[in-house]
Amino acid sequence: MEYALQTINLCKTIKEEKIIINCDMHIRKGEIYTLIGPNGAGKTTIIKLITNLWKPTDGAIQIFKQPLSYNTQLALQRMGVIVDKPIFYEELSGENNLKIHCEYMNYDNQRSIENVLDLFQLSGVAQKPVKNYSLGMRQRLGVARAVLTKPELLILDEPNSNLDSTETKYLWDLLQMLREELGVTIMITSRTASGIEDIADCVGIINRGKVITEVSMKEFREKSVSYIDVKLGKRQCVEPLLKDVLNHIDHVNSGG
Ligand SMILES: Nc1ncnc2c1ncn2[C@@H]1O[C@H](COP(=O)(O)OP(=O)(O)OP(=O)(O)O)[C@@H](O)[C@H]1O
Repeated sequence: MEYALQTINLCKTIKEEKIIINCDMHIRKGEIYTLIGPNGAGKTTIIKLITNLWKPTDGAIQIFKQPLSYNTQLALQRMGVIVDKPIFYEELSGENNLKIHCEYMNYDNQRSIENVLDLFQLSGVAQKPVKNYSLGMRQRLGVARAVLTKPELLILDEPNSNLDSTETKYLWDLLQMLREELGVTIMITSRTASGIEDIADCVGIINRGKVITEVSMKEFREKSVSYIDVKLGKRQCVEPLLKDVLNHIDHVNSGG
């Protein structure tokens, strides 16, 4: 199996608190993978580890079969990322923010800037300072910046937050187009299952720093999920906390 991204036994401890615990994640080349988990589950932390903002306490990350540590710069150049909420130079225009990103990534392509502004329906406000943008516009600019350099692996932390249902549908269509036409592999995070059914090929479920299971979207819809709670030492059904996340699952999976 060819993975665009794989984490092996990934762990992160901060001040003796285990934030990420033995996380094994497998994202196939060309798929759209959604990591679903409630508040504080560890989604953003995993993205920070994958994008080298934080170092793992233990375990490994492979990007297109190469350890992230082997040639980190090259691996990062192959990625487009939103970590947490996108941060911009507020006084600068949307277009200038994209230009600065191009310079930082050593990617000289004015045409690409115009394309993404157009694609994300920001051409009309491209010269306005970002401080005047609505939350939805900021979110779209964040995704536009992430796809600007034509990454092979797109990692988007809750990309539909602050978008209404029409904007979300538009974004999902764009992501699907990127996957289908350019073969981009996409990982997105979400706090809930609702809204991702239309886009995900595969779902990873994370809770309390542990990836409980990875299933295809089809399985996610059809099967229930249970997991072994290491602390309790027994099989648990999905927690009440995850109920809304897993609202497609209605009975306990006896296997595994
Ligand atoms: N810098 C930090 N120092 C200590 N603990 C942290 C730090 N950053 C995050 N955490 C803790 O790590 C855990 C996971 O946080 P993380 O932000 O990764 O969760 P999340 O799934 O992205 O949540 P959300 O959906 O709210 O963004 C939380 O318990 C959080 O309090």
